[in-house]
Amino acid sequence: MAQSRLQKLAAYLRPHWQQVAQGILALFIVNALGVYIPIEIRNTVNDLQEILKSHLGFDRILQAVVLLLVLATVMWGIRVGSRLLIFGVGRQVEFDLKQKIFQHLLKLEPAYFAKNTAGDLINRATSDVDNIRRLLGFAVLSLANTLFAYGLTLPIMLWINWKLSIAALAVYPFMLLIVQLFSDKLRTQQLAVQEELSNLSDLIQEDMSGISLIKIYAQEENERRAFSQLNERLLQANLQLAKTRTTLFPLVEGMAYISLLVLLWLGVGAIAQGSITIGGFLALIIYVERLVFPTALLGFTITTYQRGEVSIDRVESILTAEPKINDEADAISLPLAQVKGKLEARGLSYTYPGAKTRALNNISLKIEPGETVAIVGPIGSGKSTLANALPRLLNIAEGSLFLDGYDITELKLADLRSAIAYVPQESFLFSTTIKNNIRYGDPVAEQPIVEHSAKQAQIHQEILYFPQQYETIVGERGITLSGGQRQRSALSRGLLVDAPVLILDDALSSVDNQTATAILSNLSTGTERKTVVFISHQMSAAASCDRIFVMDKGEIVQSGTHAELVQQKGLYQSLWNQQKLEELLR
Ligand SMILES: Nc1ncnc2c1ncn2[C@@H]1O[C@H](COP(=O)(O)OP(=O)(O)OP(=O)(O)O)[C@@H](O)[C@H]1O
Repeated sequence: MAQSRLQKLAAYLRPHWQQVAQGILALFIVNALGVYIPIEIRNTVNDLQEILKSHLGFDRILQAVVLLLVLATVMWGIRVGSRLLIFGVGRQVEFDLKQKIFQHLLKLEPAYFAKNTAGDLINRATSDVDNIRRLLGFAVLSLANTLFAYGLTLPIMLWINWKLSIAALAVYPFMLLIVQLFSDKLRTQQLAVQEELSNLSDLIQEDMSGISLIKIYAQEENERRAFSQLNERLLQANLQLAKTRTTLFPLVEGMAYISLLVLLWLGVGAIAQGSITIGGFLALIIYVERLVFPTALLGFTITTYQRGEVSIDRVESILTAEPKINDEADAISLPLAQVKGKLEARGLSYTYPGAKTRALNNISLKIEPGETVAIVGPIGSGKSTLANALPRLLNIAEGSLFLDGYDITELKLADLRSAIAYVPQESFLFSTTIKNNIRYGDPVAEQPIVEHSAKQAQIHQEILYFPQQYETIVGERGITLSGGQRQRSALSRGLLVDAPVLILDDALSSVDNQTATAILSNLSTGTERKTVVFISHQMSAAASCDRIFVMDKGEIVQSGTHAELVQQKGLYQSLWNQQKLEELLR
């Protein structure tokens, strides 16, 4: 797993390898200069001793000071450049990952979004991607830095005085060991923080969507309490993490000072014995100091890696989620112009993942092109499930549903879905103009086409009363439409794409019976008739359809025209009588 995470990181970096290589080269130059500067200081200090003894001129010192200034400035400039390059790669990877996640989410079926909450997905696409960005920028920078710092500095230190160097650096492996000891704890604590953050995002998202419900049921206090509990858990998780980190970092720092003390203590004796010059000793102090940062950085990289590891897994779990509904390699193409609109189910069954009973049980039916059929039945009888199965929003078995004689699991998904306009129970509107909402399926549709479908859905007149008519923004950032207006806007959207098959899943429930019947009869007149599947509890509108299928407990229990069904003893008759009675009592 660890290796595969590293492979993942390498894969994220691959497209930007040139920038990574330039950054690493710059770091190499910085480190080479960092090794050369103390040598120059050593020589200068040793020269200074000679100069002081012989009272010679200070020109040599002046030259060295100017040289050191120039070198330090160049080193600073290149260091800034290397950071910009390497941190820039982190930003690029962040951009790539966000693109990939969004593209992949679009490929996944609705069932995936029922399993994974929006808050959690948003969190993965933002804070987890952010962790990976930090990990990459930081890890590349610090690994290269540590490698070059040790690779170039250590040989010189050993050359100056190997005994002193080893004694001074003896503490450094313990520094890494301590970081290692803390790393597991840091990892679980980081995971806990991320989970608490997801829970909190979920609650905010849900409460903001259901704000009216909270107010109607006067549940503000309960929601406030639930939020404060989750927030408290997040705080505790963050505090635990901070505690571990704040214990670790001073420990690392303290060990660096121990190393310096060891060097000072042993160094004085070495100078007295003459085994090292003052210049050499000074250079060693600078080198030991120089190695504190890369060593500590390596320690921090380990912890950043722990944090990033969790995030890599969380992001990868989205990217590796296999879309369950997609095109087969040899998917059949069915151009829109050729679609007649004949629908057929042959022994169609469907069980929701985790459910004990079938939502659809051995359904067989045939709907001819241009027919308007109604599907009625009690609550939970499987009507919406059937509606969702037709455009393959559910993962149904092959050989059970057919469009124009083609098994829909063998058709190209894009072709199947452009042949079927589906208006779902929940009429979702985007926060944009009413015009853009209506032409969502064909964003370049001209105004007359938009108006035509609005007229068919009987919403045109009302839109003319909106503040900016068709340009009025609706939804979260605009005006609020009534339930009936939302439904008819969603219906215009379904009608605009002019698909040969139209499925209305309780899509006119907020529209009165008369208007619903008028809309339906408008759809079933004209030369190019659509196949309409009208799922509804509105019995009088359903009665106007060519044929009616009656569903109960996932099965089709009756079918025929209204005139036939209303005569038969059975579910249809009782549903019809029940509604008539309700109308009388109203
Ligand atoms: N996502 C789901 N996961 C599990 N079970 C589900 C899911 N959606 C629906 N069901 C179950 O499948 C059965 C059929 O539901 P469906 O929504 O198709 O009924 P319906 O006839 O459209 O009901 P209504 O008239 O209330 O819209 C019900 O028992 C329902 O609880």
